Amino acid sequence: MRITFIGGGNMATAMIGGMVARGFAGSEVHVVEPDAAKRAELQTGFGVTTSAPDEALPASDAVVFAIKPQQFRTVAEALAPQLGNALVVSIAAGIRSDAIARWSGAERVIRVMPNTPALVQAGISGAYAAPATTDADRALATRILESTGEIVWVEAESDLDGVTAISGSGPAYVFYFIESLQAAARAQGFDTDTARRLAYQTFAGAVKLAQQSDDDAATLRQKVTSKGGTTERAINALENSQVRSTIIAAAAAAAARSKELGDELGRDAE
Ligand SMILES: NC(=O)C1=CN([C@@H]2O[C@H](COP(=O)(O)OP(=O)(O)OC[C@H]3O[C@@H](n4cnc5c(N)ncnc54)[C@H](O)[C@@H]3O)[C@@H](O)[C@H]2O)C=CC1
Ligand SMILES: O=C(O)[C@@H]1CCC=N1
Repeated sequence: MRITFIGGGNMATAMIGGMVARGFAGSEVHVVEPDAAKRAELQTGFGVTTSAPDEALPASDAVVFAIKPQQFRTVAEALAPQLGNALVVSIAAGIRSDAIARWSGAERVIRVMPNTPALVQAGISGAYAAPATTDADRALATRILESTGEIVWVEAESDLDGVTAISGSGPAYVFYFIESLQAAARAQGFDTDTARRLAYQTFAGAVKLAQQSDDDAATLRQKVTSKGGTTERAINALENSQVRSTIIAAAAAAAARSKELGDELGRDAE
């Protein structure tokens, strides 16, 4: 088995970390990456093999494109003659399977939207399999993605825009909330370390409780909120500032950007 990543940046590193922790041998994973320092880190960190983009691609069962959407076409067209019969997997935001097939010359394409908690096997990926893929292709993609966390298969490719907006970009929203809670703790006079502990454990504890509880998030929130108490004041401040509708609008903006990337970058240049 060989899985070759094209691009060894943030998201590829997170996926490779999950894969190697969950049963892929380092020798089964190859990474093509122009940055020598990143290649060295991937080799020592995960025991994978690496090469620079101007070297020949090793024969691979699957080739995972983990480069920026803006680079996709140039890199895919350059690699097309070397892809052989490999399944092509893309994690690039927005770039649609028909464009991927056209540029890479591969018909069997699976598009995936992972997220960075993959590094600690706590990711969730949305995946779409183009019609030409086989059961074996989907099984291989499932094996890769299951080693990084959960998978949601979507029937309509356009649903990946929504997945991107919620779970692809979502860790950044969560980190933004944690940053804000830490800043609030600092504003209450706590030192950096205490502020961090208060914010992180509150977040971790609340998520664990929500995952293990039969109550939904709204009920759990109500259980914290005593009538006339402190939480009520805070939640009122959030509602008055329309934080809920802002979060919904933020995710809609991300989904629109995902669609726009596909529209902008998916066309073949004249
Ligand atoms: N970072 C994230 O949370 C997520 C990112 N993605 C998608 O993953 C893709 C990569 O994003 P990141 O890892 O965040 O970006 P990144 O910038 O960290 O990684 C891209 C890597 O590609 C390398 N590269 C540049 N030219 C290359 C070439 N010709 N051949 C091989 N590698 C080349 C760069 O040196 C860099 O290490 C994007 O398309 C993004 O939409 C998808 C889900 C989540
Ligand atoms: O921000 C981005 O475009 C990528 C896709 C999802 C997360 N990061």
